[in-house]
Amino acid sequence: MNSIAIRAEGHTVRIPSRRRRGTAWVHAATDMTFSAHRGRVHAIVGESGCGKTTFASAILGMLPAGTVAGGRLDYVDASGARTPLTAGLDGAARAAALRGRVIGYVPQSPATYLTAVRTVGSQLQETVRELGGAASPQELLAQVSLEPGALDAFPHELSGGMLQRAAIAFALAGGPDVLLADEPVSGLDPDLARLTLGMLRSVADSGTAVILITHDLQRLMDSGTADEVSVMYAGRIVEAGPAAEVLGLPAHPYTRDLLAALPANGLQAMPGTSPELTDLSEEYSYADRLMAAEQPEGNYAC
Ligand SMILES: Nc1ncnc2c1ncn2[C@@H]1O[C@H](COP(=O)(O)OP(=O)(O)OP(=O)(O)O)[C@@H](O)[C@H]1O
Ligand code: NI
Repeated sequence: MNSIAIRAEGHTVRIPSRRRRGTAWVHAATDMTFSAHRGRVHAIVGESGCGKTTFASAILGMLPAGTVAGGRLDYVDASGARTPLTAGLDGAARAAALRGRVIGYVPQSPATYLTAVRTVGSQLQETVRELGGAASPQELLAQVSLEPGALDAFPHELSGGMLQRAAIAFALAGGPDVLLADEPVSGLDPDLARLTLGMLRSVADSGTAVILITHDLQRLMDSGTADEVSVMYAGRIVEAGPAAEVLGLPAHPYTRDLLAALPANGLQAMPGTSPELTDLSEEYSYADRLMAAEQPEGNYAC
C-alpha cells in the first residue's frame, strides 16, 4: 500500500489583496515540500501568520478566488493515484469532492460550523448520512470520549473543550483517509489538551494520515504525539523531519529560537517581529529578521 496521502512539491500560493493602488499579493506559501503518511501524525508548527491555516485551505481546495498556485499539491490514494488539489478551478472542484469523505477537517474555530438551533446529534446524523460514513453518531462521540448525552445537547450547552472534541467527531464522520486538525488544542486546559492529542494519535494509529497544525510546541513535545514535524516561517518550511530530531536537535536558527522562547527553556523573546506576508521579497528569510533585530534603526530607514 502506498503510504503518502498528501504530497506537496514546490507548493506556492499567492493570494491577491486589493489595495487602493492596485493589487498586493500575500505570499502565503513558497516552495513548500511536504508529505503526510498514513498511520502517522505530521505536525506543522510556526508563529501566528506564517501560513499554516492557508496550507490547510489549500489541501481542502478552499483558497480564495483569484489565488495563484504553483508547484504541486496532491492527494495520493492508497494505489498511488494522485488528485491535484490546487490546479485551478478544476482542482478546487475535485478537492471539494474529497472534503469530508477523504479529507476530514477540524477547523480552527470549531464553534462556528455548527447551527445553534439544532442538537449536536441531529447535525452529526446528517453529516454521517451526507458523507455515507459507516460509524454511527454514538460511535463517533465515543471515539472522542464524549458522553452519549452530548447528542441531545445544543451547541451552546457544550463547553469549549467538548465542542472541540465534537469537531473531531464531525471530521471523522466520513471515515476519512486524511484528518487535518487546525489548532485543535488551543484554549484547552492541559488535561484536555493531552486527551485530545491522544485521540489524534489513535486516529493515526488506525491508519489515517493526521496533519496537526499547532503553534503550541510545548504541548506537542510533552505529548509525544507527532511522528514528523515541519517548521514554517513566512510561508516556507524551513526545517522538517522526525519529531524527536527537529524538536530535540533543531538545525535551523528559527526552530532553535522558537524552542528557546518556551517557558520551560527560559522564555527568551523571539528576535525582531514576524514579517507581513504581503508583497514579501522572494528572497526573504529568517536571516533578514535577525539582521533587522540587530540593527533596530534599520526598521525606520524606509
Ligand atoms: N484571503 C486572504 N486574503 C488576504 N490575506 C490572507 C488571506 N488568507 C490569509 N491571508 C494572510 O496570509 C497570512 C497567513 O495566514 P494564516 O491564517 O495561514 O496563518 P496561520 O499560520 O494559520 O496563523 P495563526 O497561527 O494565527 O492561525 C496572514 O498574513 C494572513 O493575513
Ligand atoms: Ni491559523
